[in-house]
Amino acid sequence: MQPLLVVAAVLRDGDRVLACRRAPGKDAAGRWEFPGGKVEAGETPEAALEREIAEELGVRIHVGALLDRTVTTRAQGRPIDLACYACGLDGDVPVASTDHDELRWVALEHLSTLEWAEADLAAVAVLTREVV
Ligand SMILES: Nc1nc2c([nH]c(=O)n2[C@H]2C[C@H](O)[C@@H](COP(=O)(O)OP(=O)(O)OP(=O)(O)O)O2)c(=O)[nH]1
Repeated sequence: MQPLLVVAAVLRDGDRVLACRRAPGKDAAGRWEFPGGKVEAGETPEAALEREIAEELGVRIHVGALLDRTVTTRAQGRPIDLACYACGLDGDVPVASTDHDELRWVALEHLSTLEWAEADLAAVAVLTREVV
């Protein structure tokens, strides 16, 4: 099965990163993830990520380096090809999301205590490695 192409933003504030909890009713509700979404046909990953963050969090970002890209197979549904990018805020700090019921700035050393969506675990491991 062709993987679902998903891009996500790792937004940093010093040693903290923005984690978002998927809202009730969503796929993987209650799990934490980096904000983002599916890449549409004809879009670059960077353009998709800027668009998703504007739609979801209502803020503008710039997309930097690719931190991790991992394909995760799931018991149900298509595998997820998740690419996580280091991103910077271009203005306002996000305070609410259309897809999440909580936004939390989490210190790198505490990242692994959250219940992450399975596809995000590889990126979390990359980030956590910075502090061990
Ligand atoms: N955005 C995002 N989605 C993730 C992550 N990890 C992960 O497994 N996913 C899954 C959840 C969804 O099945 C899929 C992305 O869907 P989405 O709901 O965020 O994307 P979207 O806004 O384009 O889609 P939609 O709600 O309009 O259907 O990838 C992650 O870190 N960020």
